[in-house]
Amino acid sequence: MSNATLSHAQYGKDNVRLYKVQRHPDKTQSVTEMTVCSLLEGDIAASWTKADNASIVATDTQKQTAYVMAKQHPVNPPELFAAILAQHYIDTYEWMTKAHVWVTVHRWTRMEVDGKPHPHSFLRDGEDKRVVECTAERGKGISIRSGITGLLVLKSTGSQFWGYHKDEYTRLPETRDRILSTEVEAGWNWRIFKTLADVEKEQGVFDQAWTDARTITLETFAKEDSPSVQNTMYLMSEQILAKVPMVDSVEYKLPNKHYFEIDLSWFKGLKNTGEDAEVYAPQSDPNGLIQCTVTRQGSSSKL
Ligand SMILES: O=c1[nH]c(=O)c2[nH]c(=O)[nH]c2[nH]1
Repeated sequence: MSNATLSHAQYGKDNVRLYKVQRHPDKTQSVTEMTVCSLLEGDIAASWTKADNASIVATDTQKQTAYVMAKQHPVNPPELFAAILAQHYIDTYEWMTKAHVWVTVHRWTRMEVDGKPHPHSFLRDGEDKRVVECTAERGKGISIRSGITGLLVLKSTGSQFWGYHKDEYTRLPETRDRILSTEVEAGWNWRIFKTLADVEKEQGVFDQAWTDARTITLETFAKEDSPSVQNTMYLMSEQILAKVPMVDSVEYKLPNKHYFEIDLSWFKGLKNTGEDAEVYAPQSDPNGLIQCTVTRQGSSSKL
């Protein structure tokens, strides 16, 4: 006998891609494309430790369930769909204690053709994704984290970085004018929902919060004369907390995608540094990585 114990186990189906069309009475159509992951936890250890699969809801069954739930229920807002799917698992399988459902929504924005919204044609107008992470836990409720990933932004001025700690390892010169570029990963945690009915009742808040968070992120990035990525992300988080009362905490994870000046003075004395800098070298790596969580006082939203 070994003295090993299975201290954590969860399993499910990842990267389930699905698409749903809505055909409206006026002959227009709307579409949603998403990628879904479901992961289950509960009294399932025997599958790992005793080769007994009796408690295992096959990952293929989880894929089929995602399709059936998408057929039978709304897929929008994605927070509601994630909650419906997660709650389904703990309602249907009494030995499952927790269901995690992650949804990634891919942009299909309606085309404008001849100056009018087209009834059934769409374009991918950005690689940023709307994401949802939902956990339904038996006896506890439903936790939801909404977010944005992959929103790539750059400003060519209006960013500074100076006043930082300096010692013998420091080489970075201070700057009052630099390029700032990042790929935004933002998340906001909703206060715990007691039941699925609670999520259904509040479903109107999710699309508005996503629109507000995206707008706040873009407008703050553009408008602020940024003293640091740190300060900029804090201002974004504060505004989201102020705008969305049901959100308890906001998280940002921002890579600092550097653009280096290139000294071209070796070529006929070309001036390409400081105020004369025009041609830069974008860096793939390494990158800064700046993260924060900003919490409303006295709240907790994670299961
Ligand atoms: O906004 C910034 N924050 C930092 O912590 C940092 N460090 C660095 O080298 N450049 C920057 N920029």
